[in-house]
Amino acid sequence: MASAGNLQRFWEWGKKIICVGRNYTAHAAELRNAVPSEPLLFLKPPSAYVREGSPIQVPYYCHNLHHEVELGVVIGKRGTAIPQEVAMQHVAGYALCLDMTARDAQDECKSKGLPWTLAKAFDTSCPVSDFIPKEQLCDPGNVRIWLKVNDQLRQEGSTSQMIFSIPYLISYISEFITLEEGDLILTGTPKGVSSVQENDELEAGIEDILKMKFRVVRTD
Ligand SMILES: CC(=O)CC(=O)C(=O)O
Ligand SMILES: [Mg+2]
Repeated sequence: MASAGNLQRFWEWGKKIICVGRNYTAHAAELRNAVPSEPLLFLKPPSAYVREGSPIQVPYYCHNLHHEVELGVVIGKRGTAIPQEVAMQHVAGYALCLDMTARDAQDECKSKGLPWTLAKAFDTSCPVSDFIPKEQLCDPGNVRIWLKVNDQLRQEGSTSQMIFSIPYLISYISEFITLEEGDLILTGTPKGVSSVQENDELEAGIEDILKMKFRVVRTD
């Protein structure tokens, strides 16, 4: 049961998943996207969560599913228009997350000027690790995150490469969307995104603090 102060299983709280796009210059460049002058935001529903032991499902309309490894920030205290100076007081902890993206659907939405919902918010589009209490990640602004597909390293980057820092993101987002206990912010992906196929095994980690594994399945 979700209860205040116990965010160990934050994914069961049914709260918002707020994602930041193009927050690493090298990733914006690899997809030939402009570097944003302010954070680019989109949402996933809580039904996007999937935990280790269950697979990532490729949506039937997708033929180019990409992995994006990201540091997730778990909110522990409600706030609106949070000043940057106190933003970290609203953080309960962290999680390693994948922002699974139907890149073909996203390209089509982009070309038609449509929202990215079907590209980003489908069931199992947010694989998530165990909760990492704040005290275990001393410097979230400088940790190495990585992802392997079938044991081959595809993504590796440091959160120090983010364009917009975690305090800036919390402050910026909370100007428009009240942040609540159990909300999760996905802070963007470093370079190296690539396609995954049915039966691939994805392994991702934060330094040697935590690792998680997921298998990809097609259901159509
Ligand atoms: C181009 C994207 O899909 C943006 C995104 O999600 C990111 O992490 O960057
Ligand atoms: Mg992303």
